[in-house]
Amino acid sequence: MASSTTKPIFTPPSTTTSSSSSQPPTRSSLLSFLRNTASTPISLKLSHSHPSFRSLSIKNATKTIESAETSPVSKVGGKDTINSQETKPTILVSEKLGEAGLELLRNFGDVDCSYDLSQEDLCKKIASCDALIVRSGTKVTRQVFEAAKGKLKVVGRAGVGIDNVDLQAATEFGCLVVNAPSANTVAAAEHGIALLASMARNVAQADASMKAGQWQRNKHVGVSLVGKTLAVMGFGKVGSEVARRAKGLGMEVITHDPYAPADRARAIGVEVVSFDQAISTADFISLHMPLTPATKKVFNDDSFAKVKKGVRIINVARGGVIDEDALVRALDSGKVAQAALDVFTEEPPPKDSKLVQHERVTVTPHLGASTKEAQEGVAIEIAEAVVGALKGELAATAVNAPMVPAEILSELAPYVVLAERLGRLAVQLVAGGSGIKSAKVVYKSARDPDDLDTRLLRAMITKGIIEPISDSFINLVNADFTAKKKGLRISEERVVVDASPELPIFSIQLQLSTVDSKFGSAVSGGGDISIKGEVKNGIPHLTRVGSFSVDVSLEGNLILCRQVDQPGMIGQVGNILGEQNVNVSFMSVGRTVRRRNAIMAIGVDEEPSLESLKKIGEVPAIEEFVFLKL
Ligand SMILES: NC(=O)c1ccc[n+]([C@@H]2O[C@H](COP(=O)([O-])OP(=O)(O)OC[C@H]3O[C@@H](n4cnc5c(N)ncnc54)[C@H](O)[C@@H]3O)[C@@H](O)[C@H]2O)c1
Ligand SMILES: O=C(O)[C@H](O)COP(=O)(O)O
Repeated sequence: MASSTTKPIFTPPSTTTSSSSSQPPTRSSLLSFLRNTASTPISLKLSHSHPSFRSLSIKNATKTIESAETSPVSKVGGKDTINSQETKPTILVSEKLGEAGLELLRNFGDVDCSYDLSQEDLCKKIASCDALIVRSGTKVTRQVFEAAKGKLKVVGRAGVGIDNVDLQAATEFGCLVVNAPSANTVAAAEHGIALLASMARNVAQADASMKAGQWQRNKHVGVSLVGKTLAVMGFGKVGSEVARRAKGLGMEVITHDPYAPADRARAIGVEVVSFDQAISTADFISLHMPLTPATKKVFNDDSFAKVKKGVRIINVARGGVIDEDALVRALDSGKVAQAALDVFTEEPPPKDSKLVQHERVTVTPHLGASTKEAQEGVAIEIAEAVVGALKGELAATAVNAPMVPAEILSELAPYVVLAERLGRLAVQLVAGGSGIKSAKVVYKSARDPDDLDTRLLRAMITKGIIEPISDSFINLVNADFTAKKKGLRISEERVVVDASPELPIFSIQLQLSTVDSKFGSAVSGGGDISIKGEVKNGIPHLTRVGSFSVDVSLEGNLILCRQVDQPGMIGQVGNILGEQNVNVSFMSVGRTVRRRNAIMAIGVDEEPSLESLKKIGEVPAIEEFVFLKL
């Protein structure tokens, strides 16, 4: 492949003055990323006539000019922006939330506490809401996301379990889901222990019989806990706290959790065993796994057949992990001696539920998280997460988006901008009618590839490629989903280079394969449209177009020209633009061979008129050019 040289030629004073666009991208420039929401999917096929696809090109002898339309390419910071100085976001709270959390929310937005809404009323209200906060009682279904019509940006689950939120639909609609995963852990664990002990000693049954005027000391003889084996099913936050407390009560504790590290369990004297081993050796089984397709009805006739006769079961996880009819059968047969249940498949369960009415079953109405302390904690945790998300920050408790720690985020900030701009540029270089099927991103970095989290960058490249040519809004939540849906395959390669390890990334190269380009010089030796960028002093720069090295900061708009390398070119083009009062912000020329082909990259603050672009195209030495909007 021919090598090229770079000669930065003209840097007008405007680049050195501190206009907002020439500042290094900051964390705030990333904030809008999560604000955008998805909309109608359209094909990725490029069309000359798409209104968002603004570019002009003159190619070789034909020098046809495609008309520039007026709609803005970038949707970031558009009408969906939430800025407390403009409009306050509306936050719907559909279930009771602790006062401290409500206070935090009220300081940020308009809070509508409407409890016990029917699904229909929720769907009506949601269209005007930016955020929705729920507990386990509200079903956030696909219809809710559809009814939101793209307005809903975040769903906050004030608690752990997100089985009442349709995550797939949330992701498709670009709606972030956050939860409050830790504030109610102890409350749930304490409730599990309360149920374990009260079940073993028939506290609820004895209480009910005394209130009915009876004194039945022989009927309510219980069983002891000390020395008994407790199987903790799911060794996560709640499960491990239950295990700790049960050890304190003198119980032998075993656990089954396919994903929990065994050394964490071993550290507190808990053995990790298989599912069958756990349920067949335990005297008590306490459930602490999430409800997922894999755990749904995992306690069924088959598993009850394997349990030790007389086992006692506690469930403060989710009702759906037990086949409730099978549990009734196991209780009736005596295989299961007792059950203590805080959660049910249907909540509230039907009044005539055999399970609830069973005399050897102790029930509570989903009270696991219901302590004053936990509710205040959860309310604050979710309010902070929702406000953060509405401000556009990446949430630490995001359920359907990658969590990017704040320090990584601020380090990646300028690269995030570079990634999106490369995407935007590359797609504008594609000839109308071509369909983009695959993009390859090559990150060069001095760091170990494992230390480079590129999810955010990939999402921004996707955003840059898709948004200019479709009506889709892309954010971190739906970027991968949208790319897949549009048939765009994005592959990534990390190349270790000898550069400063201080910088997370040395360069980002974007290649679009199997497409024609309206600017032939952007096609590399390998036949792909290929552009490359670097961050210099915090500013994203375009450093390569096809086989040509250039160096132009990626701000404002860009004109790329291929011309015969000869004196006077810069002056000619500069004059044409100057006559139209178009300010040139940066210029760079790259060439492969002296006095042959050269590429001129010209950054312009204003959008040149069609007339001036036409004049540029008429300069005899210019063989092709393209006007690109960032
Ligand atoms: N009753 C309540 O009010 C209440 C309160 C808090 C939490 N919960 C429920 O308790 C459960 C646990 O909450 P958490 O905060 O500990 O969650 P967590 O995510 O910290 O822990 C869940 C654990 O379950 C494990 N797991 C997943 N699939 C499993 C399987 N097939 N078998 C065994 N283990 C499996 C996971 O690896 C994880 O370690 C959730 O269902 C949550 O909704 C209920
Ligand atoms: O998953 C949870 O956090 C608990 O089930 C608590 O649910 P709740 O907020 O409806 O009490």
